[in-house]
Amino acid sequence: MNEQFRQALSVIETLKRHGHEAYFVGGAVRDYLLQRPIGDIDIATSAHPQEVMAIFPRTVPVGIAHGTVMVIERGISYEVTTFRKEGRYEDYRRPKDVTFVRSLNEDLQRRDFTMNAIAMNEYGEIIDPFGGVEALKQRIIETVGDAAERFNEDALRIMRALRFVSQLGFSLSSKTKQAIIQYGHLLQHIAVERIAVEFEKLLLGPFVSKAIALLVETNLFAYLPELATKKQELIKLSSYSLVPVDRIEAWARFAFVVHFHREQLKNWKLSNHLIRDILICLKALEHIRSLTDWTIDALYEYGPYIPHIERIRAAVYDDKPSVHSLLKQWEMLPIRNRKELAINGHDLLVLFKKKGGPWLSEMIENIERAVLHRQVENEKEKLKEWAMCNQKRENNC
Ligand SMILES: Nc1ccn([C@@H]2O[C@H](COP(=O)(O)OP(=O)(O)OP(=O)(O)O)[C@@H](O)[C@H]2O)c(=O)n1
Ligand SMILES: [Mg+2]
Repeated sequence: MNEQFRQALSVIETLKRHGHEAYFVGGAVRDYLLQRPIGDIDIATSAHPQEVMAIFPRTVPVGIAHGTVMVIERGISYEVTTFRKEGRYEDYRRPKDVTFVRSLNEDLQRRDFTMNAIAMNEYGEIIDPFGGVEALKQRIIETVGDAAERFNEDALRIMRALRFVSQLGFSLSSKTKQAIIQYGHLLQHIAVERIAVEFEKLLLGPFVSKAIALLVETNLFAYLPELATKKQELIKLSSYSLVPVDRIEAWARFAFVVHFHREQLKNWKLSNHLIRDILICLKALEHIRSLTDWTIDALYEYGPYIPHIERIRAAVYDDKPSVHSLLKQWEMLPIRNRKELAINGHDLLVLFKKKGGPWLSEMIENIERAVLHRQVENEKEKLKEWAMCNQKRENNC
């Protein structure tokens, strides 16, 4: 057992002391067995939510209806979920109500994939009734029991299967793949926001090319927002080998290859902030195709985005990225942004004894360009002099 689990042991031990069963479950156990870094630790217990809340001093009822209580111990939060089987499913989304059960087995049985249906007790012993460990060994993603049932319970699991392909490089079992082909259309009932969360993880996985190829092979793309007509573009995307380093790069590369603009990104319900970042990269990629297109103006305009843009450019045009040298060139520019100008709007208002207006922003822009292209030094007195000359439109000053 590793340190993270050891820290979480007190939660399990406390539950047991109160006469309940409790186990580590879900992604943390899977990733631990794969020797990957583990994320949040989930705990499954026979205790009902009210009982969990009565036992621990610090809890947050994050999803009582689904049996989930967050327990905070020594500053770390754990999701503690009561053993349950899912209740009635409506519209292929997660159930509105759940039935609590008292056995671990029944709880594991309602989970999506065998590799996610493994439990671990406080001694580090593995409870694996559905062959999850073997699936991990074989690197296979396989639903627990009937695939059709699992996907009808929550169609988001279809997207989860593909994001696990991207994160782990595993293959789909043929049974699971067939069910994905057959039930892919159920994705239409799932909230775009939930799909986007999984899709982003897919875009960021080391095996993203494999996952995108599967998205095409299983025809799933046809049920994703704005992608129904983008088969060829997705095939192209699956041919690039580069793995994006962050979400901006992941989405920007995707958007560039499938020709998404603001409207399509909005329909994926991405945050305005993320959309802004993506659009900056897309704007740059429209005209920066080779290394020589990185002019001084381009370096200045896109500065903080240089790594994203350059890596995408290199991937798309089959070139070597020059991130390091471009960043160096950017750092060597006389200024990196307008705030670094040695003169500001107020200085100019005083200098020209005029009221503000369009002339002012035009003047600042001219000064900015002149400094950037080293026509004048970024020094207050010199800039004042230059501004006076510029205003008189004398070319020889
Ligand atoms: N639609 C879903 C979502 C989750 N689960 C179950 O709930 C666990 C925890 O879910 P979640 O944290 O969303 O996914 P993880 O598998 O833990 O993946 P990650 O490491 O990315 O959190 C999963 O392992 C799986 O057993 C499920 O059966 N069906
Ligand atoms: Mg998890």
